[in-house]
Amino acid sequence: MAAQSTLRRSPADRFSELFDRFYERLTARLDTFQRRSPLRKRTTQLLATLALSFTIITSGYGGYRLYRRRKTERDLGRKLVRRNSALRSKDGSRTIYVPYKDRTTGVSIYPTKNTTFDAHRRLFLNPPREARMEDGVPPANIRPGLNMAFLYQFGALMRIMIPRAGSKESGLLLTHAVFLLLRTYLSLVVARMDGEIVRDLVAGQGRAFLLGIGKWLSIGAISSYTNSMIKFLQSKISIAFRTRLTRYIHDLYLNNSLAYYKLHNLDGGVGHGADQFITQDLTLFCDSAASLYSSLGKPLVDLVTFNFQLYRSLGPLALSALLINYFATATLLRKLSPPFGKMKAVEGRKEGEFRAMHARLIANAEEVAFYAGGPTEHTLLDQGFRELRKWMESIYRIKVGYNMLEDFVLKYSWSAFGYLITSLPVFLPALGGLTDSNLGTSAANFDSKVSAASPELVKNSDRSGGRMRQFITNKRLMLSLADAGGRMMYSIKDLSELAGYTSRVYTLISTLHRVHANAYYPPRGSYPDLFSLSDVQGTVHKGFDGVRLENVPVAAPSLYPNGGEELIDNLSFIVGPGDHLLITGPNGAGKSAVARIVAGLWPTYRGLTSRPRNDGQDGIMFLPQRPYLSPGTLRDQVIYPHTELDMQAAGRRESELQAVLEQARLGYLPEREGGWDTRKMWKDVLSGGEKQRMGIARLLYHEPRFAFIDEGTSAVSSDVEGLLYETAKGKGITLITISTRASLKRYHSYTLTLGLGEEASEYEFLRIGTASEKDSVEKELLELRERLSQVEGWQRRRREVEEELGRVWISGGEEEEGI
Ligand SMILES: Nc1ncnc2c1ncn2[C@@H]1O[C@H](COP(=O)(O)OP(=O)(O)OP(=O)(O)O)[C@@H](O)[C@H]1O
Repeated sequence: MAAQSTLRRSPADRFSELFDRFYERLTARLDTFQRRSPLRKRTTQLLATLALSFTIITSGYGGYRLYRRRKTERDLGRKLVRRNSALRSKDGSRTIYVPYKDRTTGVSIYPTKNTTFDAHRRLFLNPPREARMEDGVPPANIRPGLNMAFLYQFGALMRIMIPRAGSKESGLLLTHAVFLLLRTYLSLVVARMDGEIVRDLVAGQGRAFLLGIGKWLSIGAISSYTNSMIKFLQSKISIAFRTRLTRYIHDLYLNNSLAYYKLHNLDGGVGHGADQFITQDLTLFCDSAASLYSSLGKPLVDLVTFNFQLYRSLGPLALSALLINYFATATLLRKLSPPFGKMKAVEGRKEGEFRAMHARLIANAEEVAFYAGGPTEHTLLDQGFRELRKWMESIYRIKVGYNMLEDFVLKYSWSAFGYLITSLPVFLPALGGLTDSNLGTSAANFDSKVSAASPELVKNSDRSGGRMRQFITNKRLMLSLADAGGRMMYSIKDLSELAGYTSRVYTLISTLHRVHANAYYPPRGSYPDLFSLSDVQGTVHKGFDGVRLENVPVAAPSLYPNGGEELIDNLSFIVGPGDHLLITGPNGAGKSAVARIVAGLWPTYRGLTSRPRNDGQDGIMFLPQRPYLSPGTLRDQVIYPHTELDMQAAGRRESELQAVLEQARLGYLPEREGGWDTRKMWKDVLSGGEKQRMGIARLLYHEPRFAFIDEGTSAVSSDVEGLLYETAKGKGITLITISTRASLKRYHSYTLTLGLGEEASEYEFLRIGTASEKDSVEKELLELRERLSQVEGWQRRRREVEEELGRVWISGGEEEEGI
């Protein structure tokens, strides 16, 4: 009855009773504490109040500080994100602010150390003989496929992807492996539980059956979590690999060795450029490597565990048969599989070429539109796509036969084989290992109550239940095994595709290392071609207060390992501070080539090139023939190649920028374009002359000691041109101008005339205003006068020809009769 009355009370009553009891206990404890305390009640209350107030005030203040800090971070982050900028630390690392959820977060990027590149160079430039890569350089010799070369290349890339045993990637791989093992274990549990549920169902054990279903569902929940974690970790691994590789490649691609220029202008090892390699091939490689880890790792673990389980229940014969089956299937598929690796590598190259065609059209849209060259570009693009399509179709055709074979072998012949194996205990109990004792242990889980009630019945049901359970378990094991084995075999194809991607990424990195280390050697047993990259013998001296070339041949380079074409035999000149130089000569004489040699884009094949150490302020600056406008704000255009942070670090102000724009006659731009923070496609917004004046503005902003201006004012009106030159000279900039306009002589003290002589390979270096320069001008004038004197003769001849023609043709354009 007491129990019933407790049951009838409402939950609220029970809760208040519980509360009362605790409250009484607490007050009793406090009273005891009060009695024992040496302090009086009022003092205790005062102290408690003070402690409480102190806690409230400090936590309130702490909360306020936290809020302020978060707000400042958020504002600063937003500002930095908006301005697309980053913080630079002393160790060379950069912190970039990126939007993350509703706030911004800083990502620190550490540059790859030069010692790391040095250590890796051996891996990418000197592969061991066993890797069979025929010297490793040039990488065009690498044949993608499942071979030693693939293993070597993959190992080399792994050194970048997982730099240390304790790196983040190792942790991810380990966690992934734990989840893979867990999934295999869960598959085993599921196989056993499947057998038990069917056994209970057949034996009519209702409670055990329901319990089994409950267990099944809970295991299902854990399995689902495991599976989704496996997918998640796979993506994490892929992105982690990609991050490592991309940063490594960017560090090699965009450093002082100018690999982004040399890669397609001088080296040619990666064809038209690195964009397709960095954007698409790298992604495919990382995805493929990460998915292979789980698609190979799991079935491998599965195979070992399931085989062991089957060995325990089916005996050694079954295991030997299974192993022979795997071996035979793998050999067959490997022998008959087409070269997927090579096919993927070629596909990547063709995709890259097609993409480059589109990129080229976008970059030159205006020029193409003026020429109305749309139809021609259309034909070219269609042609590019047709080649890609043809290749893809041939791959698909090859795949049909292989997929058929793969499907038949892995699905149907394997399941037939599975039935044979599971039937072993039935037809060959002695060989199959399914003995009575075995059955006895396997049936031990039977309900003990039933066995106690009727021993005879139990013996029979034990036998049939055990056999049933054993068969179901074995069948499920066989299915899982077939699945695991099948996945292993399918992975052969994935593996060869991975070999293709690996070869592409390895080729890119080894070519970048080659450019970085300047590792160009002639093919074994031969001499290098004249003016090839393996024939560079000159010296570049950085740290000279001026520009000097001493016996430097100017040669237009060819792609490695071919030799270039000589334009000027031995060029020598020197420009000191204040010696403004004008380089002139006909088109194609090699004027810009001189700037390329001084800038280090083209090699100094022989002789000595001296130049200032730094680029930009207090160093040297080059204004190229084609003006370049960067993506970004108006401010970024003026201060390029600086970023806003560099500008702040240099203590420069916006007012200075305005002054610089005024000097370059572009003072109206900030107002016209809506301020310094305006972002536009500046390439399309500014006119030809404005673009050139923007280049001059950059020059005036950076104030270098020396500046090469390559046709930098050809689109600027001549009055403004003069002003720009005088302003630049007024700022102490020594100008080296490349131009065909003789009028620019008046702003310079020296001229270097290229393209003279019969073969246009001679030059003349003269000081303007000296006797020899006057001589040279007079010589030129004399030549012109001589030519002018011939004009009268030419005119006379022209009149004679016209008269003769007039006799033959009548005025209407018809021929005279009879002729
Ligand atoms: N990247 C390159 N690779 C190979 N040859 C090149 C390359 N760039 C230019 N050349 C060749 O080098 C020669 C000199 O080129 P350069 O640009 O120096 O001529 P230039 O005298 O400045 O002519 P222009 O007055 O037309 O600007 C040309 O014949 C050109 O075809």
